[in-house]
Amino acid sequence: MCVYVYLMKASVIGCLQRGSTNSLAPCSILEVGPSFWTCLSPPALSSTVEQLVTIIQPHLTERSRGCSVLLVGPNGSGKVTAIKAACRRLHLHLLKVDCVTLCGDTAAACESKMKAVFHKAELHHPCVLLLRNLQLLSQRRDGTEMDSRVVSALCQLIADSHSRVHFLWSLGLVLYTNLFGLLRSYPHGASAQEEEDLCVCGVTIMAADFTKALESLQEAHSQAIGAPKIPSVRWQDVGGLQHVKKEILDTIQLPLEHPELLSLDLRRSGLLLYGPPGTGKTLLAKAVATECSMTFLSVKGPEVINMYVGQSEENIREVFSKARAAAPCIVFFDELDSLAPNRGRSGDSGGVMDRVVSQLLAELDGLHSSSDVFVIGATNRPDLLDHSLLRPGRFDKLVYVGINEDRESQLQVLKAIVRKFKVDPTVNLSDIVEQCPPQLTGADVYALCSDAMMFAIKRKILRISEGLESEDSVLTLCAEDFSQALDVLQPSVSEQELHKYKLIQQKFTTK
Ligand SMILES: Nc1ncnc2c1ncn2[C@@H]1O[C@H](COP(=O)(O)OP(=O)(O)OP(=O)(O)O)[C@@H](O)[C@H]1O
Repeated sequence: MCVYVYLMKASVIGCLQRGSTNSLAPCSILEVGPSFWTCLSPPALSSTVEQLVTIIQPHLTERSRGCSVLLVGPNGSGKVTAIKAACRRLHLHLLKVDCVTLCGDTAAACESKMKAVFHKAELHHPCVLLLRNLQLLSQRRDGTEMDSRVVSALCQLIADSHSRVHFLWSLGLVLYTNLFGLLRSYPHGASAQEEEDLCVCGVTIMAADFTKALESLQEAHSQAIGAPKIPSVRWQDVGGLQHVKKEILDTIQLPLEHPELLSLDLRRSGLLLYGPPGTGKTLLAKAVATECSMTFLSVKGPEVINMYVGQSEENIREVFSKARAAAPCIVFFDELDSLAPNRGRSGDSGGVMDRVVSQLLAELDGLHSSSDVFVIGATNRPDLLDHSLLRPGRFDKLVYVGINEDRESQLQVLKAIVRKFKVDPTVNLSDIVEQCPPQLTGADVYALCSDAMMFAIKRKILRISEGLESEDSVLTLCAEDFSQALDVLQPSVSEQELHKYKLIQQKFTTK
């Protein structure tokens, strides 16, 4: 903005004209956009704005050489909104520059772009130069290390700046903007004008809408950081396995409901489920987490192993610290044998696995002091595990999760699984079970149902093409679909394999 000032001397007839000079910018009353965000004190950001004003204001004198502020906060938390409000309050010009536009192919190119920006800022003084995403300037193009030449050029430019330019970096550690404060401040704290702005599109925003939005925000956040959540598997989804359910509940639910057991040292923090694949070990662990309202952190053994020295141990530490942060939490280690094989036997160079086992043991031992983290391990081969894992206080409770060998338990599993499907009421589930092979895992029963579903879909497509059914009719599984699925059903665990698992079970129950 240019303001021309004319001085008139009464004694001299004439007019003196001075060169144009910059000055403070009057706060515009014709702001574009809803006033909710452009007011002088945006909700939940007012303390940040206040801090910025307090820092900058003393430097608005002729002799001051300006100041610099580092502003840090997550994306979208209102850093720029706060800066704009502070500038409006202090009547300062604002020059916004995203540092991505300053990066060049070489350090020299970057330096000259920075100089141009600083020069422009000086031309507009008194002014705030906002450098967004400052971290980009200090990185090399390949993102590997600090580009020291660019960093020192930047420091020099700040030091050399003789004008009243105030630098605001949108990264740093001085001020924090608070997104959750913003959400908390609304809807109860919104003024009539603010509400009007939000309702400008004619929709009334209710408190429930905010709760829902907050839930999805938290969900997205926990997904982004990989935080554990409470699963949605209920006991009814697990067919049979009554004795296993009871064992798990005794180990996990009892201490949760009776914390006094902890002081008696009667608490187990680890439980090992073992048995053939597909028998419902993961499902059980999820169901117990849901029923006890605990978060569930599933870790597959091989995922934790990393080729870099020390990284696998670090991964284990991270798993447990995530679990502690999300307590009460169940950590589920699937394929535990690949994570904790017998030490000294694994034959890995450098003893990575030995260190991983030691780290796991240290974390398990540490669980006694933290109350609400339980560990459930699952493996098909408990005989391959490092023996120290099975000592008291660690995975000291071993529970065999076997396959369904009697018709009654197969029926229970089938009933639990068909809850998710729409089955014709004429279908007799007991008849289906009678036609099944004698030994079936839960996963086999699930495969039977999904095959039946596939046959039902094919049948429906045929009927639609013949004009006998419409597309929006409900897909229902009928007896014919199940009998077709039974024809292709193959048990996943053979007789010999089952025999081997039983030998392992005997070995561990007689210990
Ligand atoms: N008892 C059961 N009741 C209902 N469904 C079951 C049961 N057991 C297994 N299933 C079905 O089989 C699927 C696979 O089971 P799950 O992954 O829990 O087996 P697992 O024992 O953990 O296998 P693995 O040892 O291979 O990890 C489940 O998602 C579920 O659909």
